[in-house]
Amino acid sequence: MYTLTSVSKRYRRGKQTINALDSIDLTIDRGDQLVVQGPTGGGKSTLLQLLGGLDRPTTGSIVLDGTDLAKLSEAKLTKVRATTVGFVFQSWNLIPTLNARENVETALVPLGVRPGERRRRAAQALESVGLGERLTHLPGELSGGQQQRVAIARAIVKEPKVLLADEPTGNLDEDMRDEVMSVLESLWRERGLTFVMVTHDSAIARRAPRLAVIRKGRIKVSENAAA
Ligand SMILES: Nc1ncnc2c1ncn2[C@@H]1O[C@H](COP(=O)(O)OP(=O)(O)OP(=O)(O)O)[C@@H](O)[C@H]1O
Repeated sequence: MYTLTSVSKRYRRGKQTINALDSIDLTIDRGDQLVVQGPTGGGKSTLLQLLGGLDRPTTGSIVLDGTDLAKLSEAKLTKVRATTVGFVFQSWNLIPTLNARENVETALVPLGVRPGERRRRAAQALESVGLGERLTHLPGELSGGQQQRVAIARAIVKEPKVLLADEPTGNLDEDMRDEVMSVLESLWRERGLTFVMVTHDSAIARRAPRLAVIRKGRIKVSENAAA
């Protein structure tokens, strides 16, 4: 699914150059779950952004199903983001004036899906994250865990092959963390998604089938046979 070869990402700030990722090699198979951990500033979010085509590497290639994302035009990269990759972030960024279903529908607008079909698919996606009874609630009328589940429904409604999550439970207390994690886990299993998640939660990392630790732009991957 993904093959990363000698991927580096450098940022310039004034005279200073920051090596956010330093010559990384990584493969991620279709249907894999990879959990990413590491100290702050190590390069985790940078990796996720490159996997999702939100940014390009300075050098190296990121091949997703035969296409090198590093070489795509901005228009083609936008298409990959809209069709193939779902993102979930720490802050769920829902539009406060739109209800749950309308927020989910926003992911289908760029794909040209007709309004009736959008409503149907958004309702289905909300159903699949356990929010079938909350379609017309505004974000302010939902708990933090429920709002994050709306954001997850928005990420999966386009039926992406890849789901990328950057500290999806970072803003939640313990109960809601479990609720959001079990939704993500079951979507991963049921839909055969390729799932990459950055988390500081070591309990989640212990359960992960594959764990990547990124430190100072370098990556180490270990398999967990018990998971
Ligand atoms: N747009 C940018 N411009 C300049 N430097 C950046 C930019 N984005 C990230 N960096 C730097 O690149 C390095 C890696 O950042 P990144 O956000 O990937 O780390 P992280 O592991 O996700 O950290 P955290 O756990 O704090 O989110 C850091 O030193 C950061 O300051």
